[in-house]
Amino acid sequence: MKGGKGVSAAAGVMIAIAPITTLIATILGGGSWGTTLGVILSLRDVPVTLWTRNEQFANKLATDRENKTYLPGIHFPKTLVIESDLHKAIIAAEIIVIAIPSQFIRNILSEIVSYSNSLNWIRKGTIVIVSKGIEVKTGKRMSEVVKEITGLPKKQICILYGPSHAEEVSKFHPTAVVFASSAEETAKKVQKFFQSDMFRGYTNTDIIGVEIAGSIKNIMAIASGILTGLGFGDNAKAALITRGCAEIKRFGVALGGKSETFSGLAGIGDLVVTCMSNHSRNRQLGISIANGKSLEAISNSTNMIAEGVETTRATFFLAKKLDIEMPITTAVYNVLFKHHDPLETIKKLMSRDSKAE
Ligand SMILES: NC(=O)c1ccc[n+]([C@@H]2O[C@H](COP(=O)([O-])OP(=O)(O)OC[C@H]3O[C@@H](n4cnc5c(N)ncnc54)[C@H](O)[C@@H]3O)[C@@H](O)[C@H]2O)c1
Ligand SMILES: O=P(O)(O)OC[C@H](O)CO
Repeated sequence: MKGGKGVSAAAGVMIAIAPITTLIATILGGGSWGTTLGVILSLRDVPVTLWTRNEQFANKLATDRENKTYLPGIHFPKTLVIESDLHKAIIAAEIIVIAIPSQFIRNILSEIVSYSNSLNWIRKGTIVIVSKGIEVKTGKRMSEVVKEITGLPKKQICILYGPSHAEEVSKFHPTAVVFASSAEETAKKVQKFFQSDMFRGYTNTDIIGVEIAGSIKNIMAIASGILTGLGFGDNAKAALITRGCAEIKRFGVALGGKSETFSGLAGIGDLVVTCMSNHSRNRQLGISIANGKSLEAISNSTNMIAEGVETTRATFFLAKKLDIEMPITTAVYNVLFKHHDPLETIKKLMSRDSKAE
């Protein structure tokens, strides 16, 4: 399908598809988000390879032309290439999109940099991180992990965050996101690469703020699910979102993020959507926890990743080390990892010492 008007194979509706500068892209991760980005880019004539680590699963995607496990009902454009060999997948890529769970990114990038010819790629490519999380063993943001492993300069690293549930993006529902890079020209280049009439990007050079906002909101989404699971209503959720935003901002600013970033799409935008949406895996996990399911039982019952679990662990320890007050994060940590009763935990949170807003 060339630029101009096109028919969305996924939604079956007419959409205008803007012509773009064509760069070769590889997406690492065949979950719902990686698959969605693969579909929307290849519908716009970008040569895209979607890499998924399991050969059998890759064969199934290639045969079904659909990801029935993670994104059922969305058909792949003819041009979307599926690959399970990591080396082959990245060899020609000019843009590598990282859409694998945060805790596994270090390993996969280490494999990439071990290839003898990867240095050629590293000199010219751009890495776009879409995974939202904090690494547990180091407390690092994903851009820090990428920089540490690849040695790439900051201008070759970009973040794509914001309120963007795959289930809606893949059906071309209007979505606005943030492209963050310390180098404005990189953010602009990647913004242009992804831009279409239903997927609108804004740039931001505050990469720290964007990453912290997009990662910590998953903790708040678990808390929101717990409130829902316990039968609490809109007052409770509004309080959580507002105080959660204050907590995320306090943490993010202490780490070097800019205060205004937390009022933007990666901040309040993603916080609202994840705390309110039925699509949110983090929120669904919170509901299951409130209904008495164990973390182990939840993780055995789904292939989907709820990043907020490991990010709660990482943030709890980082906040403790840096002496930053994180009452909601601490409460979620206690429920998830210390088996504290959810209702008693909420009562404790509500009856802390009174203070000014
Ligand atoms: N789904 C969304 O709407 C959405 C939107 C924005 C950002 N994200 C972020 O994108 C990232 C990927 O999420 P998703 O929704 O595509 O995942 P998903 O839950 O749909 O699927 C999980 C994916 O992780 C892969 N995986 C599991 N263990 C792995 C390992 N050891 N090594 C490599 N891959 C492994 C699985 O194969 C699968 O592809 C997450 O960080 C998520 O927060 C998701
Ligand atoms: O389904 P969740 O909870 O992982 O959230 C997905 C996205 O981060 C929403 O923007």
